[in-house]
Amino acid sequence: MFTVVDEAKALVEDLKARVRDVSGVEIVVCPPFISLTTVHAVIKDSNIGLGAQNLYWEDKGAFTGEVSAPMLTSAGCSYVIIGHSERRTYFGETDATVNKRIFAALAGELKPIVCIGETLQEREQNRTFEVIKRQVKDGLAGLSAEQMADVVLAYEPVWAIGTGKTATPAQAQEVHAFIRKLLKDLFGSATAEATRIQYGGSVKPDNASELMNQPDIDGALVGGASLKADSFEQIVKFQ
Ligand SMILES: O=C[C@H](O)COP(=O)(O)O
Repeated sequence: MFTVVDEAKALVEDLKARVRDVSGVEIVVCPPFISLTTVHAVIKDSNIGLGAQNLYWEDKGAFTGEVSAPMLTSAGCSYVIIGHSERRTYFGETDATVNKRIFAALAGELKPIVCIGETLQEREQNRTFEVIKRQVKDGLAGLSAEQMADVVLAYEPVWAIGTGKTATPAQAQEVHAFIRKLLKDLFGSATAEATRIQYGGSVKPDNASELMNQPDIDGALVGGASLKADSFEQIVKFQ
């Protein structure tokens, strides 16, 4: 919940100019709902894609305050974040509702970016892998390997989000490798290899390279550092 409409517009205009020559990296911005159409008008012919931060699983109806997949695609979205830890912590999101949202996104031709990750307490109780396994199995329940082609996963240890504490590259890689193994068991090797697994949690220009150069880290879900065009640019251009 950062940026009013004018701020989002100015930010994406600045970003667009900075990354216009970038190729080989898929860049997506996910502003608040209120700014989607304005941001889309800025980036529609650029190398930046558009996503939303949540959606509801019904297409339409008496669900005041909710936003559906058809609404998001009509605003220019091709991606939607689902199950962010803040949605889980503050707004009652569960693996079951994550699952419903994923199906709604796919039915609406949106690519879901599905967030998973353990809390500090769960890590300290050595429950990281148990929690990740449950979130992956229950969140992705019922999906086919074909549907998985449009699903992105984002591992975001809750203790690293917005805290300045980043998982070490080794800690992140360990969990990413575990997630890929789970995907292999659930959907087969080809799907496991092809699925993009992003890391999120205090990704900054000075740690992006070492994180993204890990073998099972395929990209970043950037929060705070995406709110300044120059730091987001540096992350996009990591070496
Ligand atoms: O929404 C973004 C992710 O939760 C990461 O946020 P952060 O980069 O500010 O830690």
